[in-house]
Amino acid sequence: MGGAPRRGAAGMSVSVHIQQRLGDFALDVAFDSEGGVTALFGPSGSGKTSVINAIAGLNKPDTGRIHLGGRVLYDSGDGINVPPHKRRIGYVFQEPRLFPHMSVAQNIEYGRRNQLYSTPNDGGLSVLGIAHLMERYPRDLSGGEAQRVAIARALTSQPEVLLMDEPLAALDDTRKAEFLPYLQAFVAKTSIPVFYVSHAMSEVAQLADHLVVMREGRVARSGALGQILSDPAAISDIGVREAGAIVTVTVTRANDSDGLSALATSAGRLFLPRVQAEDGATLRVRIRASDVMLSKDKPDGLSALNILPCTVTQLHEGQGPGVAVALRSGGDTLMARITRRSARAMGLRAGSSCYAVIKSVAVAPTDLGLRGGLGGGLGGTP
Ligand SMILES: Nc1ncnc2c1ncn2[C@@H]1O[C@H](COP(=O)(O)OP(=O)(O)OP(=O)(O)O)[C@@H](O)[C@H]1O
Repeated sequence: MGGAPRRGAAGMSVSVHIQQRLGDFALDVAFDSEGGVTALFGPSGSGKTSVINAIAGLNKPDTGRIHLGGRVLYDSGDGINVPPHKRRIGYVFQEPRLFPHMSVAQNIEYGRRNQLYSTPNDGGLSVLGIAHLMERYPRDLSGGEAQRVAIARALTSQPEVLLMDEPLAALDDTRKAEFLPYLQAFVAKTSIPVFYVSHAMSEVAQLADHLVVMREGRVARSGALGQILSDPAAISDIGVREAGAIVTVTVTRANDSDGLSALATSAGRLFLPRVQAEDGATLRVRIRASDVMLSKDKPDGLSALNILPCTVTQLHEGQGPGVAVALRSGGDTLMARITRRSARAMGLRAGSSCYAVIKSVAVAPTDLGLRGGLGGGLGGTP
């Protein structure tokens, strides 16, 4: 995915190849990831939690292996099954699960008490913004604050991998919006590989480096997030409404006039509803395929502000009347979903030149992800 900075965790490879029967459900999963944030994405019941429970050692697969960096956590062939407390894993659940009778400081201290190891790295703790919450009790925390404390507590055991199972699922939209910038800053900073379970593509697109798409206990797709999201053939696994590429942008003027921000892409300028980021910050922007129109000629007199020159790389026809058009735009990839009829009328084929037209207000704050640097985040009103 374009120029997104690599983090320290990249290179801590993770390999999960497991089979397990759970009642009527058959889990048969194989994927490898280079570390960073690996998202497990899929509908309810597709097996995401079962996979991270196997990594945590809470589920014992029937067969297979789980490797984390150079460590073998489980290998049925060699009879290796490291017990959960020796796996050095931090787990953040949907609910913060803090002890109600302990202050924030005591909750965190509880995590630290079991600490067997020490590393000089704070693991990303400093960006969680919890210093002023230490004396409070869980009942006096918002849902988002409690989740920030839950992450801090998971970090104090110096985990080698952090498992997050839908940490936003129990938050309402306001709390989600409040918590997400912290989560983004955390994953941008931490050097610990993170497994992030979610059925919400907007979260995954903001946070993940590697995407594992789960379906009915199996891996439908696994690969770099940007590559999968911009692959028209992946639409059937991602969902038509969610499909769309991620573009890496640099903020040129965060506070441009009339509530917009000016952003530079490799192919030209984008204007989006104001982003809460510094000038010069690097962000990732998800542009849904259904929000991109195509024109053979450069449009003139159009209300849309964002017009990027593109070359068609691939057309992918689905079952219905739509066609997904993969586009190269400078160094970035875009995707447009238009009707077959339009594609035919425009004579589009691989190699065709055209213009992508993106409506500014179509890109919501939840389509923006923080990349590199701290102190930025989401914002703006669509
Ligand atoms: N111990 C078990 N015994 C029987 N069935 C199980 C067991 N654990 C999980 N399952 C079944 O395995 C399937 C996958 O569950 P899992 O929780 O891994 O899915 P998920 O993708 O995380 O879903 P959700 O988002 O709803 O949590 C479900 O049908 C579930 O009922």
